Amino acid sequence: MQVMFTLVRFGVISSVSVTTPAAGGPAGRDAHTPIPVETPIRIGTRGSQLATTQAGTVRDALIAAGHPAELVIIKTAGDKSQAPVAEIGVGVFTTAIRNALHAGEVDVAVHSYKDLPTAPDPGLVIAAVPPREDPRDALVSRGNRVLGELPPGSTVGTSAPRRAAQLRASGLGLEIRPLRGNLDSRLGKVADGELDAVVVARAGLVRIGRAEEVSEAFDPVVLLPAPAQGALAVECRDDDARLVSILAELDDASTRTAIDAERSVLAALEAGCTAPVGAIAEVVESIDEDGRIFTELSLRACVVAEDGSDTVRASVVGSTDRAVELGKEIAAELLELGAAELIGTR
Ligand SMILES: NCc1[nH]cc(CCC(=O)O)c1CC(=O)O
Repeated sequence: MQVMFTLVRFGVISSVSVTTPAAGGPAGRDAHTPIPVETPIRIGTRGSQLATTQAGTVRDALIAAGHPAELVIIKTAGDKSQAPVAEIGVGVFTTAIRNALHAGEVDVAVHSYKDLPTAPDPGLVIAAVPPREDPRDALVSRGNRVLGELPPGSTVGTSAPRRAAQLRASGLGLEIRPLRGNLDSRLGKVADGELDAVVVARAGLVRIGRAEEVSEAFDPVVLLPAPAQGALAVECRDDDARLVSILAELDDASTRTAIDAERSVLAALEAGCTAPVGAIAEVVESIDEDGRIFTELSLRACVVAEDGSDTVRASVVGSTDRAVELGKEIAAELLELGAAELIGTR
């Protein structure tokens, strides 16, 4: 028997068809067999407000699709230490959650995609990349000033070498200060006067409901975001076929294509999430000679010397099914322009 119903997810209405076994068939139940209560899908997440909000959107989407789900909070190395991420190492926010997934302590992991190392984790699969939030970096400043209004010597907090390098390259004479901790404590440093401004991912502020505190959202020409910024990776064990197909419902093809291209740049440069590498890809509409509209992938990337003294940039537009290849092409172009030397610059 075919049953059609409609499910609302992330504002998109999609039809799903479910085949139920015919009554009395092999999987049929008589009146005495209790209907089994589905055990909740356990979603592993960090405990920060941002992380639980992000994982909460996945939990809510699963529940809306008829699958009970709950959050399981996991402490990561990144939560236990306030040291710069560049010192604690790659995967500080994700390794403990992935280990819980491998160990069967949780069924799903939700990560900020940009925190994931580029190397795949054997046995795990990114089963869904939900629609991306705003990928841009944002300035939150005292007095609600935009970057160009900050006088030379203004203190700007960020510990991402990519942001620090691009801010130094702006030539505004800003004092870049290290910044770690959760979003709330970062914003608190502006409110209490310790810093004149901070730069954070706008996506994080949107997700925790504080987008109105943004003084300026940077055009990627000014500040190119981190590869995969604003996107989530929803991961499960690759042998869990049932979950792989349930989670696939949450996948957004355009976001996945863009992230594949951006992370391919990072992988080909053999750089990690703390490298001064920016990349942004967008699925854009183009028109062919016959006036037909088709979609293409636009990709821009840069590598900046940490002291801001030099920047190399490259961009390309190509077929959406060549996302990974386009990323490799851009990386090769950046390397030709001297990217390896800039990544090595300290
Ligand atoms: N490295 C920490 C981190 N990982 C993901 C986000 C924000 C959300 C996102 O980029 O998707 C942040 C904070 C920040 O960069 O300001």
